Amino acid sequence: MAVTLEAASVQHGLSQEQTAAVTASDRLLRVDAVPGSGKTRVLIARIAHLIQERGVSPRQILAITFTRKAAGQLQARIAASLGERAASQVVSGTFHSTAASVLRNHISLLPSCGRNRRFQILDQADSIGTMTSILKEQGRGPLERRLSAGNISEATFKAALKDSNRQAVSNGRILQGSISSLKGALTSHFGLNGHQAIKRLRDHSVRHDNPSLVTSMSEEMLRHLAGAFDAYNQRLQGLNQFDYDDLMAGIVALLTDRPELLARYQRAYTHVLVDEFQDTNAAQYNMVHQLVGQEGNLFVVGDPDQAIYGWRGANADYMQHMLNRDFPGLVTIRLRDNYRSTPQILAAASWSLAGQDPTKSDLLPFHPQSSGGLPVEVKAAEDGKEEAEWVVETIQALIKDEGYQPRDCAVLFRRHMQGRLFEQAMVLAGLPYILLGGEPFWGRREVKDVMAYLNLLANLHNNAALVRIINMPKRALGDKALSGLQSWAKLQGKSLGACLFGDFPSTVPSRTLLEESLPPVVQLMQRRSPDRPLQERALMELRAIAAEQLPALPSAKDIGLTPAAYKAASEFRCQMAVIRLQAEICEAGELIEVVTDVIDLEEYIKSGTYSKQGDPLERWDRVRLLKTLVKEFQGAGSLETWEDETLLEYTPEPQKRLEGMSPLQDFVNDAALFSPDDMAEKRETNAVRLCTIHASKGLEFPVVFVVGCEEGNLPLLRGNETPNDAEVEEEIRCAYVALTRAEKRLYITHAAERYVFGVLHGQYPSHLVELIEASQGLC
Ligand SMILES: Nc1ncnc2c1ncn2[C@@H]1O[C@H](COP(=O)(O)OP(=O)(O)OP(=O)(O)O)[C@@H](O)[C@H]1O
Repeated sequence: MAVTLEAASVQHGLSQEQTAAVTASDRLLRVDAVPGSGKTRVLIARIAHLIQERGVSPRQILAITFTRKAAGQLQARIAASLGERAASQVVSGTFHSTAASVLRNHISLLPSCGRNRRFQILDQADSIGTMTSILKEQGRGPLERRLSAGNISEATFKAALKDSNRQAVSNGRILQGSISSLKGALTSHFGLNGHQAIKRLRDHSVRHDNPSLVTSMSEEMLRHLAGAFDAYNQRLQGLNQFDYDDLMAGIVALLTDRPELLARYQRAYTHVLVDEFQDTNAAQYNMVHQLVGQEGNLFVVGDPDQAIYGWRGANADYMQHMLNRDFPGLVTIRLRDNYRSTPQILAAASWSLAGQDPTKSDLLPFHPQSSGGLPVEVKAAEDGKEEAEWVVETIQALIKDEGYQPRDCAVLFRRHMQGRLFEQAMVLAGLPYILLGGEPFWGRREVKDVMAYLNLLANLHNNAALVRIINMPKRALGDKALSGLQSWAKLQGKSLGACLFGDFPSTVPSRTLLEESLPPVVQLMQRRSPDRPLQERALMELRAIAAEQLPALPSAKDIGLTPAAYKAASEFRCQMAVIRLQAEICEAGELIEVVTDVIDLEEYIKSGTYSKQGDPLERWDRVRLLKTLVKEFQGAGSLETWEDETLLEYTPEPQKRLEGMSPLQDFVNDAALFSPDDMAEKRETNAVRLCTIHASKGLEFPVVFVVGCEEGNLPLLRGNETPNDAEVEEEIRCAYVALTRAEKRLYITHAAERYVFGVLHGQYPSHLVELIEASQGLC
């Protein structure tokens, strides 16, 4: 088929070098591109080109992006250029969402993972939470035994328990991180216990002379890790849950163990395109390698100089070297034109990356596409406070004198905690701002709490969700009551959810019966009547039905509760039962309203009882935004694209929605796949962006302040450890990412002293400052 270069470049506004990448006829292509060279534009134009010029069916295209947000943008831009129909047929998603879809369809072919197709997905915070609660339980058991044997007093027990819980919180994060690294380093960990997993990795490290996590640990630490690995995996398996590492290991194992399935996927998705390829880890690379196979088409885009996720297992080596090894004939196209920044900004960025005059290094040069521009400005401040004030004053001057808007400006810092001083300065100056990337929408406490209710409704055995909300809002079910309840559940050999709620609501009337028997109440609840007294009456009536249907609770003494806690537990059961009755009859979006109504969350948040920190109105706004997201999700539907006809023989019941999966379960699973980099904040707000460098990746701003450019801070030195070369290089790349976000104006600031964890430290300018000044001809 004739390839119309001009048509492609005109339609997508492509340059000559971009057009060459978009229209290249090679089967295996790697686009190695500098920042601001239009990688996203090229990827989208390539998809359009494949469909329009090469006659590839949109259904044969699998596009993998780094975040859900990027996948959404990709869909929107394909829709704009090729129409909604084509856009909806192209399969796009992140590595995790793609893996989850494949696993859900074919999980029965991977019995070693011990899950069924209704598995739930734990996001990173919940994975850490699970590890922490295991450690808390492990710490509590021996203490309880000593207390009941009369070896320690109640007061000693309480103090020791507090201590043990505190340790569990810090160790939970560390251990989950180690388990994640261990899983990430193995091709598949399913069917292995902790000792076997460690041994396998150790043998591999020795054989390949490649130091890894396990080679640097003492025997005692390894024993500890092996035990935690087993307890954590057993817990997840028992609850039919996967963490992110399991998803990737699962798909790799599935495609490896089932060549016939792999062959079908290879035939179904003949064109695989991957964005931000420099950030892939072992399992992700493996997945791409398998899917493309010997005959598939591969198009990867990335920039090894922007690889900043080594700390979570990513390795630019896959892009730079492994592709050559595994895909003979791979063709590399380089994009060097930068459309974003002034020549001065690009000079600053390339000097800091090269560590010297870049013309004397082997760094590939930028080709700036703009001319003019002002030199990069460096500000030396006395301390952190003065630095923040100077940034705010400069932004105010840029707005007043040069017509910039607050939204044009971004303040980028290496560490999240640096944002606080800037927030304060912005508040004092009355300058609107939003904090990006610090605490992502999905990590917000109120969002997590409401999601925990939904998670529990989707799976009443989900202990992490139950523990999270049993005392939210406060209902006299604190730590002590919870531990009493958990001991009771343990004695029963069931999950706490099963003990509290029994089989409810399978024992209650079906939806139809409910609607028939209680039409006024149900209709009222469904319409979400604004009439408060009427709603309260409806709730009371539902409560009465729920109370009737719930299995009886043993006496307070039998379940280890005080009378007050027993009353609270009974009330909690009733509230959950009311919500679960409603879950039978309303959409997932409405269910959030039911949850918030039944627990009266609006009042709880707005009264300030929920939290003394943060703005209660903003918290409530986020809960409302969550409702919108659920409603949007209901309109979307993401799994069916994978249920391609050629694959149906592997799905016993080819339905739009998988058997047994309610819309609610679909939603809670999908929500777990949002990465911390996916921000649901309103992007159009006219406010200054305060942002960690990691969260700024892929973004661009007319005016950028890169702050805190001091030795040990940017590049960052963690603790007192001596960093290895790879860590130092990654930190330099981090600074490079920050500098290359700027379009027109770039400011670098550093302070002579600043508080770090409450202690005032003298600071030295980062060596990058000198390089940046040299790049501007100032030295
Ligand atoms: N051919 C072009 N002509 C004019 N502007 C372009 C062209 N290609 C890209 N741009 C613009 O250049 C800017 C950078 O593009 P984009 O954000 O896609 O770059 P990128 O390669 O993904 O950058 P980074 O890796 O730094 O995130 C955008 O504002 C984009 O609209």
